[in-house]
This record gives sequence, C-alpha cells and structure tokens, in this order.
Amino acid sequence: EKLNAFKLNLFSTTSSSLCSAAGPVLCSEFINAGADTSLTTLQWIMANIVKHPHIQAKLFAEIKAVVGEGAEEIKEEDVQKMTYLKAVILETLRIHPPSTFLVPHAVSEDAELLGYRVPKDTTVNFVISLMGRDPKEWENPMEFRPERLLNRGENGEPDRVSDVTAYKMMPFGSGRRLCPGKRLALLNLEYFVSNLVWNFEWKPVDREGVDLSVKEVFLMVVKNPLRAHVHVSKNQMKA
Ligand code: HEM
Repeated sequence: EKLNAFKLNLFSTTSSSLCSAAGPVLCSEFINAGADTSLTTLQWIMANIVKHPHIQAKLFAEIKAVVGEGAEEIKEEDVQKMTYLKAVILETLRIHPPSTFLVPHAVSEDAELLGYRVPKDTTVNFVISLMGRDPKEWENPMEFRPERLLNRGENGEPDRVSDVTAYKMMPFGSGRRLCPGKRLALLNLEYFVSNLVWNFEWKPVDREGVDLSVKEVFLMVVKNPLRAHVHVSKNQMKA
C-alpha cells in the first residue's frame, strides 16, 4: 500500500523532484511495465508479417513511398506519415494484446452498464483479449486485415487510422489509468517494424509456416517463437 501511495505521488510531483528523489522507482516501474509488453507485441507483429506476404509487400511499398529508394534508416518523423504501418500494429494488438486483463478498475459511484447494475466500489475486470475478437463488433474477427482500421481520406486527403482503441478494443486500457507508455510503445514499434521490413525480407521457413498459437505466461506470448528466413532487402543491396 505504501509503495502504491508513493507511486501515485510520483505521478503528481514535478519533473525536477522526480529526477532527484524518485527517478529510480519510476524507471524500474516503466521498465517492468514497458519491456515485455513491447517485445511480445513486436513478436506478434513480425509473425503476422511473415505469415502474410501481401501485407509485408504493402508495408514495404508504403515505406518506399515515404522515404524514397536508398534510405538507410527510417526515422521517427518518417513513421508519422505511414498510416498502413500504424494499422498493421493496431490490427496485431486487436487480435493479440499482450495482456489478457486490465488492472482491476472500480466504479466510484453506482452505475449501469449494458443493462447491468454496477454498485459503487464494485471491482470491474475487462477481458481485453476477447474484446478485439468479439464477432458482434468485428466482422470475421480472426482474419488479419489492417485495412479494417483505416478510414478512407476524402477529397484527396490521406487515409487515417480510425480511433477505436478506447472502446472497441483496449490494448492499452482506457480512462485515467490508461497505459502512460502508450505513445512511446507505439512509436518504438513503428520504428522497429518499419526498419525491419525496410532492411530485410522476411519469409517463413519452408513447410513450417508460422504458428500463431498463444501461450499464457502472465502475458499472452507467441507459444512457438517465430522462425523465419531473413534476406537483406533488394532495396538495401542497391543502396
Ligand atoms: C505494446 C506495449 C504496451 C502495452 C500493450 C501496454 C498495456 C498496458 C495496459 C493494458 C495497462 C493497464 C491499463 C488499465 O488498466 O487501464 C498498462 C499499464 C501501465 N503501463 Fe503499459 N503497455 C505497453 C507499454 C508500456 C510502456 C513502453 C511503458 C513505459 C515506458 C508502460 C508503462 C505502464 C505503466 C507504468 C502502467 C501502470 C499505469 C497505472 O497503473 O496507472 N507500458 N499498460
């Protein structure tokens, strides 16, 4: 309890006092909550990219359209222009959020949810791993189709990623306890995935395919770690 109270104080203190007094606790908190979740998600994304060559090709084409031929590294500012990349990452988080549950939440006053009465102080758990696969919300939910998360741009405007992560799927939670690392995590994933696809061509190992079975070890991880043939991309050979 003391530690939790301390952590709460941490988030409300000024950055200068954070640096001097509470920096190490904040850092370890962020490393614990941020490392495995990000790494697990990266594995799921790459597994889906290897399994679906047409998605890898479309991603490569988008990257090329943004950076042009011969670029060595995809930079932070480049990924902001890559809408399909963002949709691939979100589509992965829809089907494979690393966490099954959110941390338990509670209602601070009597509430009604979908016809159910939820009395004040009741603990509410969200099974986010099922939300993204709900056939009432998602057509053919187990199909990996990033396009479903894109809104077509009108009057020549570029496509946009639909903002569904707060209600139809919640890989980062929602509300005031929303994952504070959400933006950092997405940026990291966008950076890694774009560079991995730009610099290498990923193919499944012959006859093995890609196994998307899940293993629950606190997080929902890839049961049989991804094995793939990795080739230096033609683009980099030319460069
Ligand atoms: C793909 C990567 C990540 C996913 C899917 C993820 C997901 C989540 C989820 C579901 C929660 C619970 C939110 C809720 O109950 O409403 C959470 C909390 C948290 N996350 Fe993340 N996270 C990721 C990356 C990160 C990173 C990179 C950091 C830090 C740098 C981070 C720091 C935290 C912290 C400190 C909490 C606790 C917040 C609180 O209790 O109020 N996470 N995350």
